[in-house]
Amino acid sequence: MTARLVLVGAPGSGKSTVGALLAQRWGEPFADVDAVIEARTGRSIAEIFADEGEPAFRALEEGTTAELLDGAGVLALGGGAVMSAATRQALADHPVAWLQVSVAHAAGRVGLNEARPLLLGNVRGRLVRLLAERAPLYAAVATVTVETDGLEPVEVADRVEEALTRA
Ligand SMILES: Nc1ncnc2c1ncn2[C@@H]1O[C@H](COP(=O)(O)OP(=O)(O)OP(=O)(O)O)[C@@H](O)[C@H]1O
Ligand SMILES: O=C(O)C1=C[C@@H](O)[C@@H](O)[C@H](O)C1
Ligand SMILES: [Mg+2]
Repeated sequence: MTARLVLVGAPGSGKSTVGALLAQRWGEPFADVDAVIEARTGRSIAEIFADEGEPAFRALEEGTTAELLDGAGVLALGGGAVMSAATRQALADHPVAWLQVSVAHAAGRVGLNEARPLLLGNVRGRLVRLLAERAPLYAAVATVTVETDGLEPVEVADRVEEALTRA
């Protein structure tokens, strides 16, 4: 099976929000890899990072992503999922939307939220580095790219739909 759409992008780019909106519009199921991991383990992502470390989380994320990519509907990946070469390879078979966001807008959206363990301590500084490291990886897997700065989630969803019709 092939997902109707997979969303990738940095923390705060709006994958979960816009993914749910598009799924609702299209009458498709929606899944969010972070939420599925949390539901299955009964722990928050932050707790998994703290208890088992990032490599253990990444292994869990890679397996869960592969499994969910085999399903239908709209799928929001974790912000760091594209760091896995296996995941990037699997994404070659799917329509993928990269939601782009600047550091300023991403920082404003995620705030000082403890739910994002990778950003703890220095949200802006960590986002600068993370976006620089990951931009080529998001670009490599993207079928369409949509800039989200200054747009409401509904407007981002509109642009994703427009971009997909042109892709
Ligand atoms: N286009 C937007 N404009 C303003 N706020 C937004 C927009 N998209 C999402 N948000 C808000 O920003 C926050 C982060 O959005 P969301 O959780 O959808 O991002 P995400 O890409 O899934 O992040 P993560 O990788 O951390 O899961 C939420 O509070 C959401 O309501
Ligand atoms: O950008 C990242 O590396 C992450 C983003 C979130 O979606 C979670 O998957 C986790 O907090 C790691
Ligand atoms: Mg999310």
